[in-house]
Amino acid sequence: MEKDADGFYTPASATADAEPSATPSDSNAPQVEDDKTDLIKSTFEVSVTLADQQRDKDSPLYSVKTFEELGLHQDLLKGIYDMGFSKPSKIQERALPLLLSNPPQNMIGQSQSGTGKTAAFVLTMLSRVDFSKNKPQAICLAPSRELARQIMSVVVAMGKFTSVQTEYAIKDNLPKNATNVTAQIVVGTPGTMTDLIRRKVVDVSEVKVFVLDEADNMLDQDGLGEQTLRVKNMLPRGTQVQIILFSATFPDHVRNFANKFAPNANKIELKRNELSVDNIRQFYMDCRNEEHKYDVLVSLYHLLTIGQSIIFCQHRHTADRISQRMTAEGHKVASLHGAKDASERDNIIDGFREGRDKVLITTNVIARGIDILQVNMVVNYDLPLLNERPGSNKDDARPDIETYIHRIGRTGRFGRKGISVNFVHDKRTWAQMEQIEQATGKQIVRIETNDLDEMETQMKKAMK
Ligand SMILES: Nc1ncnc2c1ncn2[C@@H]1O[C@H](COP(=O)(O)OP(=O)(O)OP(=O)(O)O)[C@@H](O)[C@H]1O
Repeated sequence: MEKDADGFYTPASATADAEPSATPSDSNAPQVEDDKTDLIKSTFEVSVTLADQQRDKDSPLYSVKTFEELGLHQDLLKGIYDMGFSKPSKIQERALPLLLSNPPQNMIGQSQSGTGKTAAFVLTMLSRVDFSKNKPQAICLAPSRELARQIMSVVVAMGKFTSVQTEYAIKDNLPKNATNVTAQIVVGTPGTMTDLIRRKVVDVSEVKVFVLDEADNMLDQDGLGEQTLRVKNMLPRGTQVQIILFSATFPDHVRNFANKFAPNANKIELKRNELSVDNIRQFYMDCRNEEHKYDVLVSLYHLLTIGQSIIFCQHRHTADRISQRMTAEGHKVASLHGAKDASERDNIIDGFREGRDKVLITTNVIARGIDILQVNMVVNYDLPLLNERPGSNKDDARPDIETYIHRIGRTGRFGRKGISVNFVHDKRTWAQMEQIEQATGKQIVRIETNDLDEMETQMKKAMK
């Protein structure tokens, strides 16, 4: 395996091995002019620039190749073009030949947030399953029901011209007495998936593809690692299951486990200073204390609603408290966290996705993967912190760099502009923000809290 000029690892033989499954054709290609910078005039005050996402050679979205060259099945090509994709992004261009080659090989793939990882693994699942067999053949796990539902929407959209059948493995979705899932692709969260496999509702004997989205989170022993391993241990042994791990981040402590979990995998890796995209401008605001954070947030309300925005808090009770207070003061905001019940969570995220709500106050539950193109602002009301160990000194709390990268990645999707704003209010949060700045290698610029006009000007400039 060799590292190429860009620092990516690619086995020399892998691309050559790719076996086309359909005759290439361009008859379905959409009438999109790729070379033009595409300015989508938004109905909001600020226009969202769709800088031709794939033009800049250094951009993670750049690609010279076409989907045809990947030798995908006609029905899948149709699905891709129907979604408005004209060319593969860089991660898709690099990962797809490896993912689709035969015999199937494992993959550990890393690429910045919003660069199209989902399409890469969804296409792999769709091209490997046999639609004439009514049994699960590909399973995909994600850390939240919101993300599982979003992945499923991509499976359904991309598989629109196939006869694929799908099923969820998320809480409260299947009736208690459900038996025997016949869908070929099952997407869910690890707890429910384990339960359904154990109860033989999901028969995994024919599974050939196992995908972990947000894989570093799914494998982290402090998080979902144990449950994810349980699912893997129930998959058929002896036969080859292709294991696919994708994330924007793979911290060192998870990388070793990932290598064991997906042995002999092809790897696409990012360098430390490439972890986040440059189209997200990062700011911070000096607040005097906790109460002042609330006042500053309220003063930002107008800006928050120019497009859509997500406010991240460390705890559920903070999300509840500030959303109740803002609502009582006449502002329209929604709040979402893991303590709400399943149907309420679905309604809230759907309302936000459809633009009925413009401001979503939440916790880390949707820090990862959620793809809502209109989100042009993320506020870290509380900076993300690593889990505090019992008895540890609060002042020593370290920032959670990975969660930070994922949180700000909810904006700036696929080359769009976005801004993130961190609230700092004391020495400790200051120090934490400095650590984030150092770790990501990206500048975080100060914005005045007491000069609203200047603040608005700066922010609008960043969004243009
Ligand atoms: N080839 C393509 N052409 C145009 N748009 C694309 C293409 N591939 C993906 N997209 C769009 O880019 C957006 C981001 O893709 P996706 O959600 O897969 O990102 P991601 O890399 O999984 O991000 P995250 O790390 O945050 O999970 C989506 O809206 C998707 O529809």
